[in-house]
Amino acid sequence: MLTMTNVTKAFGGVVATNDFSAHFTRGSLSAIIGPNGAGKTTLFNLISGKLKADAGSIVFDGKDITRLSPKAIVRCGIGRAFQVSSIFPTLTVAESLAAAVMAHQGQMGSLATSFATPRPTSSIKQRTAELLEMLGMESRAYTLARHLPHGDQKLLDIGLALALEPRLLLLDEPTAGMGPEERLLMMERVHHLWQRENITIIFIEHDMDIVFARAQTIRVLYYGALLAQGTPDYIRNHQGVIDAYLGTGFGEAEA
Ligand SMILES: Nc1ncnc2c1ncn2[C@@H]1O[C@H](COP(=O)(O)OP(=O)(O)OP(=O)(O)O)[C@@H](O)[C@H]1O
Repeated sequence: MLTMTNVTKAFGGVVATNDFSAHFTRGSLSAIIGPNGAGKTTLFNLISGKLKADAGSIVFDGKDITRLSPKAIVRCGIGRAFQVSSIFPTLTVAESLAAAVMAHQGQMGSLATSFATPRPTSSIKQRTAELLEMLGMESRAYTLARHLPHGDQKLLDIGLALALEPRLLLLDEPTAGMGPEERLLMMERVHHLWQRENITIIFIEHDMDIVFARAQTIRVLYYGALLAQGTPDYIRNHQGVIDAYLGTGFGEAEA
């Protein structure tokens, strides 16, 4: 599905992505972890086209997307929900989703321009209803996005990404800013979406309980390089990962 080969990106003297290679298989749910500044967000910026790699290649479903624009990459089927919510505060949940669906169906690539469309067609209404159901947000349909609790704002943000019908969804810290219970609930929803929609998800997460409970594969970044990749059990017991990131006692606490 997504193959990154020897991808490197530097900012001045800082090598944020260092000769990174990985293959993300179709239908997988995998996590990217690592200390602050390890290059996790940079990796997402490279995949989504916000940043261009200095070297290496990124191939998605057989197509080289290394040099494509963010809009072209969305059209290829890669969606992204952000660490900081990008919702429209003055729109309701249903209006926000409808705007995203309109942008997608019109292939305009920009949510802002979709407001020029006066009335949603029945296919847009139907897709909006599907998304509301998918997110479990039917009861929030007429709530202004700015009045949503933080967790639901993050969920709506994921909904906006899903409106673009991605085959690969990138989630940058889906549980950021949430309390422990809300985090678990959020990841349950993400897990449910993943199972139900049969999409491929890569998520960045700092909460190790969530990562080890939900990810099938974990990739550990350290100073921009891939330190280790494998199943939760493999990563939990990887001495290099314990030394660099997890710390001693993590495995015992989890066991
Ligand atoms: N646009 C930029 N200009 C200059 N340096 C940058 C830029 N973006 C990232 N960096 C640097 O690249 C390195 C990796 O940053 P990145 O944000 O990818 O790390 P991260 O693992 O996502 O961190 P965090 O966990 O804190 O979100 C850091 O040293 C950061 O300061």
